[in-house]
Amino acid sequence: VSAKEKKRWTLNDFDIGKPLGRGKFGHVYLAREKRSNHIVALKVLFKSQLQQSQVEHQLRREVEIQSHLRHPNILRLYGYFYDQKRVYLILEYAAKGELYKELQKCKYFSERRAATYVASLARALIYCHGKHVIHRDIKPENLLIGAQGELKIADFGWSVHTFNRRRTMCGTLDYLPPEMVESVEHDANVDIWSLGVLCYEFLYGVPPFEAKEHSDTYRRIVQVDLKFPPKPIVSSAAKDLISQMLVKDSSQRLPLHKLLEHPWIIQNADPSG
Ligand SMILES: O=C(O)Cn1ncc2ncnc(NCCc3cnc(NC(=O)Nc4cccc(Cl)c4)s3)c21
Repeated sequence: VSAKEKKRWTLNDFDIGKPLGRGKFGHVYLAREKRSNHIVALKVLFKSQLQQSQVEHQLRREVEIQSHLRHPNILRLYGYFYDQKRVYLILEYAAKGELYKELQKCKYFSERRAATYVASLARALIYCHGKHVIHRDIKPENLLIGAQGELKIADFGWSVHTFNRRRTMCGTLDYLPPEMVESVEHDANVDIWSLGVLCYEFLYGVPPFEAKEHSDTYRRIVQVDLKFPPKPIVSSAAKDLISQMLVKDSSQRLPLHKLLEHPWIIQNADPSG
């Protein structure tokens, strides 16, 4: 890491702007670093809440993991600092905001938009897996959109090698692959499953195993109870790709580099991502 990034930041280094969103652990603000006029997003986390939820080690690991990741489809974490009560994450600003809000607005995406997003996520995950990092929490809430409409994976709060971690956070079960729901050893192929769930939700507007009760979602996941509704009309190439990703045996899931050669991706994804 270059010397300049070793700098000790303080809140005085920033002009704070409008709130961008609020998460479970704190708020995110638009901010400008005074010396460089560089626009960033500043996530403010309360130490008390981090201690209560015993996630400090997770946060430290996220900062450690993120400091080594550089990819156009991964939101940069430039650094962090803290004061008496709070921890501040200095993040790349994603000017077009949260993907899940865009998905809610459009209900579902066109095949071209969905394929473009899936291809850029696959490239980001190939990069992460090459660095032995599994994200483990690929879902619309963790995806942001950059100024040029490009997708950015954010919030590596769950990316580690630990297995058998129960989902203590209030996160949704929808994206969990069978091996995580059954909490057995898992590997980077968990991200292929979640990307398949995401591709389905981009095209249909709902995740594939959604059910009223957690127990029903759980059962539908472990049974891979995959159904394609008649509406909206989705190409058989898209269904073929999803069916090759949502496979119970993680070793049989379509590898990410093969995904990038799939006809549906070749025909629909915008190469610029
Ligand atoms: O999304 C919004 O609310 C609004 N928004 N809009 C634009 C925009 N541009 C950049 N960032 C935004 N939001 C922050 C995204 C994050 C990135 N990395 C994170 N990491 C994290 O929260 N880690 C973490 C927290 C608590 C405990 C633990 Cl263990 C880990 S959050 C933006």
